This record gives sequence, C-alpha cells and structure tokens, in this order.
Amino acid sequence: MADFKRINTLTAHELWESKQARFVDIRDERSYAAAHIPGSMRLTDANVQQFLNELDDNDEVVVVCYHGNSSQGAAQYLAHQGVEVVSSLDGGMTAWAQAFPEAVERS
Ligand SMILES: O=S(=O)([O-])[S-]
Repeated sequence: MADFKRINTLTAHELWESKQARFVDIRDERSYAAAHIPGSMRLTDANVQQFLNELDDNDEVVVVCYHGNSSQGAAQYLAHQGVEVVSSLDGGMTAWAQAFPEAVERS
C-alpha cells in the first residue's frame, strides 16, 4: 500500500534548497499568509485535485502543517491518490521556523 515518510527539518531543508520537492502547506490561510516556506503552495480541498492533476509522476511532495500531526493525514491521502514519494514534515512550520528563520516568507 502506498505510504508516506516522515522527515525532519534538516532533510526537508535539503530537499527545499535543492528544489527536489514540491512543498504544500495545509494550514489555514492566515497562518500561511503570516509565515510560510518560500515556494510552498497552500493546499486546500478546493485545489488538491488540480494539484494532483498537474503533478509530474516523479515529483516528490512535502506536506507542511502546524506541528507535524495533520500533515501525516494529508500525506497519507496524497499517497493513496498515487503520489509516489510524499513526506510529512515532523514538527511542521513551527519546527521549520525555529530551525531556519531565514527560510520563512512573512507578509
Ligand atoms: O498541525 S498539527 O496537526 O500538528 S496541530
């Protein structure tokens, strides 16, 4: 069965820096607007289908939430939808912002 990985901020940062993965953020609009990973897109019920349609077969996806819990459910969902390599960021945006404050886009 399709499954997802859990990755830490360091691994996620490497993927981000080398542009090896698409980052999707499932937090609410205000939280995303306030601070998000540069280049990440906000994934919602409304755009998930389009996102999946446009994804290339070998695109790796990293799911970001607040603390790394709800992203696991979303990553599982994407895996079931056929995304081959999908990860959930452990610690979520909170951990990312602590580890890499310079890699946060704020509005
Ligand atoms: O974002 S969270 O589900 O980890 S609280």
